[in-house]
Amino acid sequence: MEHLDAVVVGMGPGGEAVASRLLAEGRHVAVAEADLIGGECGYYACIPTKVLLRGPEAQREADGVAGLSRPELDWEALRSYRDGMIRHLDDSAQVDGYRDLGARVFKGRARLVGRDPWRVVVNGTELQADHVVLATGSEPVVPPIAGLAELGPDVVWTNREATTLTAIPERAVVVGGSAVGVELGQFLAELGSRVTVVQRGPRLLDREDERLCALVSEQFERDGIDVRTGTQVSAVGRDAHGVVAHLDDGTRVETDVVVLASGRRPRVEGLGLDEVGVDTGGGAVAVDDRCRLAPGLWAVGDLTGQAMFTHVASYQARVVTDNLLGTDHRADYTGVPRVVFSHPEVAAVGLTQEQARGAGVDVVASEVDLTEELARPWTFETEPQGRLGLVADRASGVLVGAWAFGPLSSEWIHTAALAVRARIPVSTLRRSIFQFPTFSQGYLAALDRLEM
Ligand SMILES: Cc1cc2nc3c(=O)[nH]c(=O)nc-3n(C[C@H](O)[C@H](O)[C@H](O)COP(=O)(O)OP(=O)(O)OC[C@H]3O[C@@H](n4cnc5c(N)ncnc54)[C@H](O)[C@@H]3O)c2cc1C
Ligand SMILES: NC(=O)c1ccc[n+]([C@@H]2O[C@H](COP(=O)([O-])OP(=O)(O)OC[C@H]3O[C@@H](n4cnc5c(N)ncnc54)[C@H](O)[C@@H]3O)[C@@H](O)[C@H]2O)c1
Repeated sequence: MEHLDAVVVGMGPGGEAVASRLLAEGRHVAVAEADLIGGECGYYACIPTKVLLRGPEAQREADGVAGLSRPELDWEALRSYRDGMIRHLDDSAQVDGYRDLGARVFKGRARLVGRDPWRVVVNGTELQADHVVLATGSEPVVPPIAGLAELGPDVVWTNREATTLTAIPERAVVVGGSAVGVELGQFLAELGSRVTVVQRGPRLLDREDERLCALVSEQFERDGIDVRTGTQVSAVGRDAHGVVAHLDDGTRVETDVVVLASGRRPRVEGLGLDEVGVDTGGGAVAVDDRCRLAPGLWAVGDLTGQAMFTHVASYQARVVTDNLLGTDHRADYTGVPRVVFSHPEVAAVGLTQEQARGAGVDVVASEVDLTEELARPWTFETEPQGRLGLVADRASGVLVGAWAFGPLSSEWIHTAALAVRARIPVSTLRRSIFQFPTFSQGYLAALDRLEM
């Protein structure tokens, strides 16, 4: 039986980062991928959503720039570029690429079958290894909606059907109003769908700061998106007008597609964890701070149930490979940025005010309307938007959280992300110099307003 240094199970961004580093360090590695090397992120999530959202974003931007008018969006051309960006759902170049780097590449579903040493079976081949790294990602939660199973994938879309769509539906009901619901809902509306977002939680993006949620809701209202909060779809069916979604507040919405955006769960099923004595209870795998499940068994990415982001999967891959290669590295999730690529972009980091209070922080907060403070929003567009909120700890004099709403906030949130992670004193931040004219200059105004 073949004995390897490591087997990587699942080749999304987490698995790819682990495999690439180990191969670069000269390790003997096998990788197993059940679907496409590149994972959910590359084909059905991050990449296609950001490509699809960019066209309507550029339209809005042009619309808002003095001297320009709204350009036409060529859906066929956008779709075709999206197809190229998702490699036409073909990973043969990646398979060849990893083989060229010296990896054993298996296209198939892998399963743990034993330990001491670790043993993995894929496509009928059994592999032995010192280390196994699990990186099998997550899958959409299908909510218990009566009649859902009877409507096929033409009507019931997960992120996969939504991101590979070929025609814009006339009407869409989006179930769930967090990151996936906001990105897909806004994109569909911008491309001409009549969109209803049904959000069980009390507000859109309900885990974020209330102020940020309110700003997103106001934007959705301006965009003509119908948002129903505090309710859920209880049943779906067909009538003479098409598909009907029945909400538990007694209302009904006619639609052409039902888009599921109601969360994701770690993909643990069929991994054989119970057979090797690792109990998951069906949920995320419980890794320690080195992302280790047992000696020689590691996990990264959405499977770990940590903040489900590609950058977290990549970070955990660094943690695992450092430890595996002999350097002690403990994961620290302080200051992970969270961005929703809506229009305008929504970004956050660290604790919300509410979470900070719950954690016993002596909270001091501030908010600035960047259009009142800065030149940049006005040089950027004629009807600008931009807000920045900070959450600080009076006792320790550092930022513990921040949120931002405005163009490119996915970029300028990183000042706060670094400040939160590195515990840079507010007094130091106040003495920083920011380029004029940028959105980042808003930090000085927001820092000045912190009463500490
Ligand atoms: C619509 C949408 C948009 C998103 N946008 C962003 C974004 O802009 N930025 C961001 O940071 N995050 C985004 N995310 C989240 C991001 O996609 C995930 O956090 C990321 O893909 C996690 O990477 P991963 O490697 O853990 O898993 P995945 O990308 O899910 O990859 C796991 C891989 O494992 C394979 N696999 C599963 N089981 C097995 C098995 N038994 N054997 C072999 N292979 C197996 C799967 O086929 C898959 O290819 C988005 C998510 C969605 C749904
Ligand atoms: N830009 C990004 O980085 C990005 C984009 C999309 C997704 N993601 C990640 O993907 C993961 C999944 O995102 P998500 O938005 O699907 O999940 P989520 O868990 O963040 O939110 C799900 C939302 O759906 C609502 N909900 C749940 N069940 C419902 C029901 N039956 N009816 C109506 N509403 C219901 C919840 O109230 C919640 O607000 C997240 O961890 C997210 O961070 C990241």
